Amino acid sequence: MTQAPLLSVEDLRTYCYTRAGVVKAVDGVRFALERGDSLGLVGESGSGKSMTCNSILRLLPKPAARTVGGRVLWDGRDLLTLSEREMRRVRGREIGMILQDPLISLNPVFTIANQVGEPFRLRGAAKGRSDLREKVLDVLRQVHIPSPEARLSQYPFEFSGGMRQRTVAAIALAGSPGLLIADEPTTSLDVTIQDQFLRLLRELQEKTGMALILVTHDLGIVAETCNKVAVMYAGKIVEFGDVRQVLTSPAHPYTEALLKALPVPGTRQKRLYQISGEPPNLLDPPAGCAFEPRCHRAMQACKKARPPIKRLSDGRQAACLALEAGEVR
Ligand SMILES: Nc1ncnc2c1ncn2[C@@H]1O[C@H](COP(=O)(O)OP(=O)(O)OP(=O)(O)O)[C@@H](O)[C@H]1O
Repeated sequence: MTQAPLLSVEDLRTYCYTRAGVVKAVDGVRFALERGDSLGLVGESGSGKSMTCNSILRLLPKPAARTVGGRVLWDGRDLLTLSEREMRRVRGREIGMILQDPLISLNPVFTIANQVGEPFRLRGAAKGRSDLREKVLDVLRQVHIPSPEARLSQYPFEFSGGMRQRTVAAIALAGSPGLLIADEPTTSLDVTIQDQFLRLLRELQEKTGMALILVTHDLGIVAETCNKVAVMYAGKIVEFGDVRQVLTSPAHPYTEALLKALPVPGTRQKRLYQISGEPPNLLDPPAGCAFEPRCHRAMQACKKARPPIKRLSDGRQAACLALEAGEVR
């Protein structure tokens, strides 16, 4: 008997209801993760990466956005059918999260000890005050906060940006999650601190075996941090597969274009390749493949219907008619 995946997202649909009309921000997303997997979720701004994560966590902006279909299977349950109370238990304990700006996740009026201790208290994981203190110190050490004893009574404003994000990671870890969702966790950090933080995520993942979903614009970060990648375009995953496979020989023309737009390390390119054209207006998306107007492989048939995502012979998945017609690869 094959085991069910750790997380299985099936045909997820989340729409935003705006004055100008309905935006299909997440439009039939499906993927599965196993224990220990780290998935890089990439794509241009507005492609639906954050909305996908927020739909899984059920943290959508209300009343603007609503999940209207699909399933999010986690540990035998569909998260979309849980009560708000049950969902609060899942968030922070079973599924941890790290957002772009650590200040949003940290409470300015509570000490670091109090905030990092909260998940231990919630799940009754500490036997008394001194055990709780030891557990908080231990998790602060795991995220490499220097002199953690001296930091316990401090407040978030006394920490640097990198230390704040480490504290958010410590809070997530304190819940002992099976999955960590990190939505552009390094965007607010300096480049050198970014590297350290990503190294920390990898290290924690190796140690705990938790799975990771990492949202980023940066394919270089994905190459270094993840073993799987999902490329999103206009609310859909257009390519999904093993990182090495997808990044060394992309199947979808959009993935190919994203890779071409990457700066080459060690060179000083004056002008980076830019993907021509604009992402589609999601209020009025094209009837056919959403990438067709920008695609150098587009065929007449691409204008007619959005291609479904299909498994290719090498195991990865991609949504492209040119692939099916043998035009690509
Ligand atoms: N609160 C909101 N109200 C209306 N529409 C929204 C709202 N939040 C997001 N959207 C729309 O949903 C779509 C997907 O947004 P999302 O934030 O998921 O994109 P993203 O890929 O994470 O982009 P970025 O990389 O810029 O964070 C966008 O077209 C956006 O305009």
